Amino acid sequence: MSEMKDTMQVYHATPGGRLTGTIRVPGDKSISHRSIMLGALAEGVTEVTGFLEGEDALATMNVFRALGVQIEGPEQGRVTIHGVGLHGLKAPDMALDCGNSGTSMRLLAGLLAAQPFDCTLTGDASLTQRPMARVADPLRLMGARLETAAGGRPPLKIYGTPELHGLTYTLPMASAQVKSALLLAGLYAQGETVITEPEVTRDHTERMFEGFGVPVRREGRTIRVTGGHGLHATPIEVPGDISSAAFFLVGACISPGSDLRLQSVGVNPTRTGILDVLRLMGANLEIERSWIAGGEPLADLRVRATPLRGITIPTELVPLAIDEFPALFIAAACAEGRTILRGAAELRVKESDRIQVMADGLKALGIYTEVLPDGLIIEGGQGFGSGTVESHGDHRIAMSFSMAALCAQGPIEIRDCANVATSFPGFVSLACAAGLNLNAS
Ligand SMILES: O=C(O)C1=C[C@@H](OP(=O)(O)O)[C@@H](O)[C@H](O)C1
Ligand SMILES: C=C(OP(=O)(O)O)C(=O)O
Repeated sequence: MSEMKDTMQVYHATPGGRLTGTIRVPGDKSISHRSIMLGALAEGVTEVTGFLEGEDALATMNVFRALGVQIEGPEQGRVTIHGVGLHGLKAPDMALDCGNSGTSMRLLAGLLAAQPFDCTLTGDASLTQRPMARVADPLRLMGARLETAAGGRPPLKIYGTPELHGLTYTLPMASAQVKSALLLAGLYAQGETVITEPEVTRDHTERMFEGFGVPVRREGRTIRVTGGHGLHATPIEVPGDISSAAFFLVGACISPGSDLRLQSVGVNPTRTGILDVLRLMGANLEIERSWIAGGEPLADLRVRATPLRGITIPTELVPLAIDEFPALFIAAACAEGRTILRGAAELRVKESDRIQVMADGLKALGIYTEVLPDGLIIEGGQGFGSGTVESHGDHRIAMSFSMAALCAQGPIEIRDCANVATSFPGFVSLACAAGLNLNAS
C-alpha cells in the first residue's frame, strides 16, 4: 500500500477566501481504529456507522481481515464486523502492514502479543522511524516476547505468548497509544493491569471497553482492567474527528468574515484542548447543541472570525490537543503577539518532527519562530508571505499550511501531500466547498 503512494502530490493554495456554511468532517480516527479492534474480539456482530474511510483506519481493517475476521464495508461509513471472540483470531500468512499509522502498530502490538501465534508488524518509511520500545518494554514486563529493529524501531516481530500476566505500570510519557496497548494486552492477562498516566490522555479505549461490557475502574489518572472478560458486540456511532475539525476551526478564526458551522464533532473532554487553547487566544467559538452517542460526547460547533492574541499554552492542555498543534501554530502566526508552547516533546515523534517541520514551513512563509527541545515560540502578527512548504508526508502539516493561505499575501505551495488521505479523505473538496482556494496536482 504505502510503497505505491504518490509522494509527489502538491497542494496549490491561492491567497484569500473565508470559510462559511455548514460542514461535517469525516469520522474520528482513534475511535474508528478501536471499533475494528474491539468489534473483531467481541462475540457477535458489531455495526459501525460514521467509520473513517481513511488509509490509517483501513490499514487496521485490513490487518484484521488478515487475522481471519470477516468485515463488510466500508460503505458510506458503514462497517459490519463479525466478531471472532477473544480467542478466535487466526495466524496471518504475511506481515501485517500498518501503513503510516502509529495507532495501528502500537495498539496491535498489545493485542497480538497475547495471541497463540507469531506475527510481524510493518509500516511505511515514516512509521519505520517511530519509536516502538515505548510499547515493547512494558509489554515485556507482562511476559510478552517482542523484537524491534535497531533503535526500538519497526518492524516489530511478535512471538505470541498466551500466558501474559497483569502489570502495575506508570507511563513515562503521556501516550494514549501506549496506555491502550497495555489495556488490550490486559484483556488477556492473568490478574489485574493497573496503568497510571502522567497526564490525562484520550480515553476512547476505556469508554469502548465499557461499551463492550468489559469493566474498567478509573480513579484520577489510574486505570484498572482485569483479564479474562469476554466482549459483547455493540453498535458504534463514530463522531466527527475533532482533529480534522481543527483545521477548519483555525481557518475560520483567521480569515475575516468567516462564519462556519461544524456538525456532529466528537467533544470528548480528553480531546478538546484545541477549543480551550483557541478560546484563550480570544476565538469566538460556540457549542450550539451537544449530546452523547455510544458513550462519546458530540456537539455542533459554530466559529466566527475574530482577532486572536498570542498566549503561553498551559502545559496541562498539551496532551488534550496533541494532534492539533500544527493547526494551532498557524493560528499563533496570525495572532497578535507571541505564543509559547513547552512540554510538547512528543510532537517530535509523530508522522514527522512536527516542531521542526512546522518551524521550517513557517520560516519559508516569513514567520519568525524559536525552536525549543519541547516546543516552539512563534512571533505572531507578521502575516504569511508566499512560498513553498515541505510537509514531509505528514497529513496534519499539509492541511495546516493549506489554511495559512486564507490570510497569506501570495500563493502557497505545499509538497508531499498524499498522506492527507490517511486521516481526511476528501479534504480538498470539503475545504473548497467551505471557501478555501485549493487544488491538488
Ligand atoms: O490513541 C490514539 O488513537 C492516538 C494517540 C496519540 O498518540 P500518542 O499516544 O503517541 O500520544 C495521537 O497523537 C494519535 O494521533 C492517536
Ligand atoms: C499522530 C497521529 O497518528 P498516528 O500516531 O496513528 O500515526 C496523527 O494522526 O496525528
